Amino acid sequence: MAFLSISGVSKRFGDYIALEDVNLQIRQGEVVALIGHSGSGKSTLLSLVAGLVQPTRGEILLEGKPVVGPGPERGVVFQNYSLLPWLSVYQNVRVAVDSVHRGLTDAERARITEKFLRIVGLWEHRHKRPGEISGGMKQRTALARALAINPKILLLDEPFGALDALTRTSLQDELLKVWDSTLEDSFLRAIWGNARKTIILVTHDIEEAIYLSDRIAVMSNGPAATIGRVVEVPLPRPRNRREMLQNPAYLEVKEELLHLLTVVYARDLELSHTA
Ligand SMILES: Nc1ncnc2c1ncn2[C@@H]1O[C@H](COP(=O)(O)OP(=O)(O)OP(=O)(O)O)[C@@H](O)[C@H]1O
Repeated sequence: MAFLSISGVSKRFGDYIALEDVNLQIRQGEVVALIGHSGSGKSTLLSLVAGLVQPTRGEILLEGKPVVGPGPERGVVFQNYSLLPWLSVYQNVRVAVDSVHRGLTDAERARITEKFLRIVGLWEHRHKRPGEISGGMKQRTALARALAINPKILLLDEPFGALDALTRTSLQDELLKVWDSTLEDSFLRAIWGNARKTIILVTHDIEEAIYLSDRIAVMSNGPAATIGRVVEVPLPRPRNRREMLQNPAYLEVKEELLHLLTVVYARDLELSHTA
């Protein structure tokens, strides 16, 4: 049985068919990237798995159970960050930690909150409110919150999109560490165990998709978009960015993805100008 099973899923908004017959089976511990042109339904698919919207047809099962709404076993980072504006950065993470880790002591919950705020580099800014921080910092707060609740599956919609290149690469590496449960923190290892997380991530960055993922699902263009092709990433883990860039397998996967995006699922941008 797949850990996450998306079967025959379609989504309509009024008369507009955003997604049509999407099928994808994901194993526990797998990292899957969704790529595709703007409007191809990537965020919609992630929202369906998050339980924020319901499919018009088809079924989504997580560990065999239908997804009918949001739940703490799914950590989400969406593009609007959904931070509570009246709470500090610290409190935004802490409130989520408190609501999920009820069996832990106050000190343990404080420790988890601090751990993840440090991972995303926001410990120094923990007293600020969302209105007082940049878009990239909001994104990092949302990521800290999603990681700190120890979800079984992480659903990340362009989680590094608003970040500068250096922060972006360092957070990609932190995400891989959390995914691999190679946290050097023995306290977290003791309470969370060693199970690898399952991650679905939307990105527009092909290098990021290859670096992070086991498989990359390429969406066709809408209306009635679907997963057009799933590309395997045959690179060993743990991955090293510099080595990856010189690995012929990386170049092959990159060529295939570029071909899919620019030829097979090309956008007819010129046509709209000449019509
Ligand atoms: N709530 C909604 N009501 C009506 N249409 C919607 C709604 N949400 C999404 N859509 C439409 O569904 C299609 C897919 O949108 P979606 O945001 O999932 O695409 P995307 O691939 O994530 O795009 P981008 O890369 O630009 O973020 C678009 O045509 C969009 O206008």
